[in-house]
Amino acid sequence: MTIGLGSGSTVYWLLENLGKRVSKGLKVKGVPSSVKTEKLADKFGIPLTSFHDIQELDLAIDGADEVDDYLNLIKGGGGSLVREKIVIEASKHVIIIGDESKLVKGLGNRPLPIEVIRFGWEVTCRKITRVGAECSLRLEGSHPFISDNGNYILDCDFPTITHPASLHEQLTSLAGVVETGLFVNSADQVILGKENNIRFLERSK
Ligand SMILES: O=C[C@H](O)[C@H](O)[C@H](O)COP(=O)(O)O
Repeated sequence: MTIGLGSGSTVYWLLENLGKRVSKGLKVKGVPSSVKTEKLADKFGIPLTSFHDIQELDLAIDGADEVDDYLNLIKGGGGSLVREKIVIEASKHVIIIGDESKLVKGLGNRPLPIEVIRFGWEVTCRKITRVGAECSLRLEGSHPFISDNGNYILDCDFPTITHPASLHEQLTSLAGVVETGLFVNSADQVILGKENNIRFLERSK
């Protein structure tokens, strides 16, 4: 089986446990969605492959920053949204994992991450502001955060996002925008850990 390996602190636990099962004989190959995940997969002994060798993945498992009732997602809190979206779009089945704090009534409680190319990011930022957000350049210490793809991330505070698909389209039509953290029609299942049990959400077909 081939598995798309997401990114983030929730996925850390997936990788650790997948590594344990691999050491007991589970046969899987993973495609990592970030440099951090690649390093963790190596550490936990998960065999890796790449899109050079395979066309699609059987399954992707990833985290999310926000999930709404329709299984729309905001992702990219860790800055890995572009590779995550590529991995998810190449997967036959997508499972999102998190704790119940990720479930929201409407997307947009937290800023939407948008990856932009560095050149002219100020112009791109002003254009996104005109779409209706307050944007700030993500920093790491006193320097701009640089994604695995060498780009900047703008954290864009929108009022509640009621039409994620059209907002995503509007934003990706702007020059300089590489990808947004809005994932619409991506998740097939969402598994949220609660204190003593789990909540399971499934996309209606
Ligand atoms: O860029 C990061 C990813 O989209 C993560 O999957 C997301 O931010 C959730 O991360 P965490 O599991 O750490 O809350």
